[in-house]
Amino acid sequence: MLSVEHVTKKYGQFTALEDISLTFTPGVYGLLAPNGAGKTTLIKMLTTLLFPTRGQILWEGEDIQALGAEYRGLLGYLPQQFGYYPNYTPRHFLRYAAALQCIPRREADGRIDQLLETVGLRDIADKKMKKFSGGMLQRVGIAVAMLNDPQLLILDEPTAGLDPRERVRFRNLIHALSGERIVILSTHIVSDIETIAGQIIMFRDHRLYCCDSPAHICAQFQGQVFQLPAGTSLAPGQFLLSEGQGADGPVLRVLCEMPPVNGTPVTPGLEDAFLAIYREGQP
Ligand SMILES: Nc1ncnc2c1ncn2[C@@H]1O[C@H](COP(=O)(O)OP(=O)(O)OP(=O)(O)O)[C@@H](O)[C@H]1O
Repeated sequence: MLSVEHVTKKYGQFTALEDISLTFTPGVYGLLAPNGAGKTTLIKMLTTLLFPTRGQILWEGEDIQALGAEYRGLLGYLPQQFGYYPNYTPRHFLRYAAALQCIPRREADGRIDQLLETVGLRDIADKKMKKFSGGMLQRVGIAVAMLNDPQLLILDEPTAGLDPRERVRFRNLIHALSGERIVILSTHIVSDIETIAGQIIMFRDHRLYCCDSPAHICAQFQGQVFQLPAGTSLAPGQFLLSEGQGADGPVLRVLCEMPPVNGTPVTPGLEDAFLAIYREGQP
């Protein structure tokens, strides 16, 4: 179990995160918040790249800084910018990463074969990475993060720059890898975690806003989301969530407490909830 206890992180006078407490048990957690909300800051603290200004982070009750290499040995981490050598092949690069982690060659080779299969790179395992797409590289990165069969897998904005097909493939992969481990992934793209994260963590105003299931987060807006014909003028108290295409033409999705005239109630999705939670003017 990983526990974040009353953690505050300041950069000089600026408070990036304030009094965050969270408990992680095996399962997939999505850190979902707009740019600059503090996702990377939390991830860097969870991976011991940054220290909390106040509070502590515990693995099985022990401070992760005190555990040091022992903690990092059970951690797999894919940073936002994954560094690789374009002239290496995935297999070569994984061997190199395994050597850095002091994994014996024979053990590493078996694990690498298995991982290349899991991430769908077996057929191109011996091709140089310089011509790989963003999705292929991301899969190499995930394989590197999985080399030590981590109990805790942390992925920082892993779907940035992927096309829709690669995103779906990525979601399936995370689902397959989750098993008995804790997986934490950050994103500001709702659809990337809507279907795979059991718990969604949101920050607002530098504090923890919620850590809850997608269904519960959406349920708080039940009865408050309506579809209106495009072009409808919004009344005070009605907040435009999004514009889109309905079955009979363009429509508006609107958040409001009182059902609007001409409004059709719709089931709120996570994107509606995200837009409602982060609407301008919210404290
Ligand atoms: N080294 C730093 N010095 C000063 N301020 C920083 C530093 N790193 C981050 N910040 C600020 O802290 C806040 C949180 O940044 P962070 O990178 O954690 O957000 P994020 O949610 O990961 O954003 P993004 O989605 O854009 O990566 C931002 O306002 C950012 O400008």
